[in-house]
Amino acid sequence: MTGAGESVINNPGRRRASGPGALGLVLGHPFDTVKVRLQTQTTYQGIIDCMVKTYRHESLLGFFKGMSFPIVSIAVVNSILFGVYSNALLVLTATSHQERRAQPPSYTHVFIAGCTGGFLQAYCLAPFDLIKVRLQNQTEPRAQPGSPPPRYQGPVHCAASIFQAEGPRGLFRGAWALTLRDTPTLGIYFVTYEWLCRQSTPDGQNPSSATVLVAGGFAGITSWVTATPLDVIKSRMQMAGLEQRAYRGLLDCVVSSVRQEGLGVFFRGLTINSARAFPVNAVTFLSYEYLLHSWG
Ligand SMILES: CN(C)C(=N)NCCC[C@H](N)C(=O)O
Repeated sequence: MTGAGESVINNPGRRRASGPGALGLVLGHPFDTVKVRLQTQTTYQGIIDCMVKTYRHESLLGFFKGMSFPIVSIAVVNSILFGVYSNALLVLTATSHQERRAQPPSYTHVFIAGCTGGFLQAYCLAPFDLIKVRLQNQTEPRAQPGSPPPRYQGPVHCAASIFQAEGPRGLFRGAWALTLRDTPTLGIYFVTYEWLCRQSTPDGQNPSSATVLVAGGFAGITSWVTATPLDVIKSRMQMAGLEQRAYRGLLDCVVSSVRQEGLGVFFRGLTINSARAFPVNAVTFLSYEYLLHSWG
């Protein structure tokens, strides 16, 4: 890693941080599992209660359910997100990566490019996210002999049984809510990042590693705070059709959730998600800046 003062960008010779996105994801996955359970199940009183019950019932492994697919998909989804963002900025501002520091794009262009990336990555993410949420919500303990097996034996079996039961469209359950969640919030994600970087970097210079990490972390938190209400709805749409009744659509899910649990339902999992979002996105932006400039 580079020293805080040095800029990550001007040290192309530094060893490439291998798979930081995946590392961030592994560390963040237990938080994500607790978030999903708080959002879709009413049996937990809160974060600690969910953690204690999960650990008691399913041991430490319970926190890592549904992780294998996101490990694979996060690299693809992030490269689509950042690739589309970068190229959309190129099209909008007609400046190359190198010129970007000298002629920074307007926040409007950053927002539009971020929304474009958010929209396109959402559809690629949808099937992977559905399978992750379905597996994370399997609260059976490790299969003991004689105990009924969980509904899904793993990510591939989960995908196959959804496909068999509902056809290809079944794999896109909740995709509309996911797209509505990600499109505006990823515009916010990149605007927050760019704004924070520029606040602490002299004009025309590249941000230091420390700046990139802090700006990326707060971009993650800001975007997840604005994404949480639709994140709750998305998770519920993805779980609908199993035990609890299927909703007649996104609006029905919103109305019945508010009716049953009040407006607070929209902020389920916000705290734990924000705690997770800082390190995960700090690392994500650091590797993005690194790749951008080692390719630049
Ligand atoms: C608010 N949203 C949906 C986002 N910021 N998405 C992009 C970053 C997602 C990152 N891999 C993470 O898991 O936080």
